[in-house]
Amino acid sequence: MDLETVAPEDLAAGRIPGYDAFYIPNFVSVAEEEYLIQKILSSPQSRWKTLPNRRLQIWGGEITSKGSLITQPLPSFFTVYPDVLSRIKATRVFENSPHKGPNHVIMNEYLPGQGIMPHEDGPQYHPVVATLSLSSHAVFHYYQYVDENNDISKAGGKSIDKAPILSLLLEPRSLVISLGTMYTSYLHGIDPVEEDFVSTDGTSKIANIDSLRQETRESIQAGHPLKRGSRYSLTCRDVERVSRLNTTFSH
Ligand SMILES: O=C(O)CCC(=O)C(=O)O
Ligand SMILES: [Fe+2]
Repeated sequence: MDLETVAPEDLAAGRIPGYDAFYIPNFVSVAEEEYLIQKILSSPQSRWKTLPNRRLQIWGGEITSKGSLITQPLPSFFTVYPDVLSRIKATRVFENSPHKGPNHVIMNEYLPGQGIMPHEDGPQYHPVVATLSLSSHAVFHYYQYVDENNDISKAGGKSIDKAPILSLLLEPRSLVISLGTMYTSYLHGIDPVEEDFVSTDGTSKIANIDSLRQETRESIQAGHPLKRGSRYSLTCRDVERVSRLNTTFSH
């Protein structure tokens, strides 16, 4: 793929048939991946927020309790070299978002054995998320809520069907995009495991086997588990409302 421009055909080729989801392998090069990881790991300790089962950095500013973004510049290793931002814009999936591209990135670090519970990303964002994976793979599951009329539904909270509706293997350097109903109606999560067992059919089936590297496909076909390493995910979204608080007036 021409890394400068992601043509709409490339995006169309990454479409997961039947879903508002796209998987684009090799969205950044090996050299760019190494550079990004080095920048992430050399950032000051104060940039990290530590959660019970992962660490993260927030780029582009904090979101207020009312859901608007107090903007901060995105890091140059995201906007200049490598220019991940304009590559994401070139996919045109943010064409209808208020700022025509992501203005906010949550960069998550997962060690082997860490994951993220099924959740929704919420209404403060335009309903598109593009996620760049670095350094290790993960298996990304989409889940649906149990039918409202079903007895299993708990009062107050909605129950989640344990069987994913769709699972994708996210290889390092790939971009996954979720939009439309995948964003607004379904949840997503990553199991907290040290190795993933995936297959081309049955309950651990992944839908993007044909887009994976040959070694990965061979491992899966041979029934080998895929060992997780540390993974960095850059989840890129457009916060619809931007606070005017940070507007600076020059004199
Ligand atoms: O690491 C990922 O790919 C998913 C992260 C995620 O869902 C989030 O930050 O909201
Ligand atoms: Fe999420």
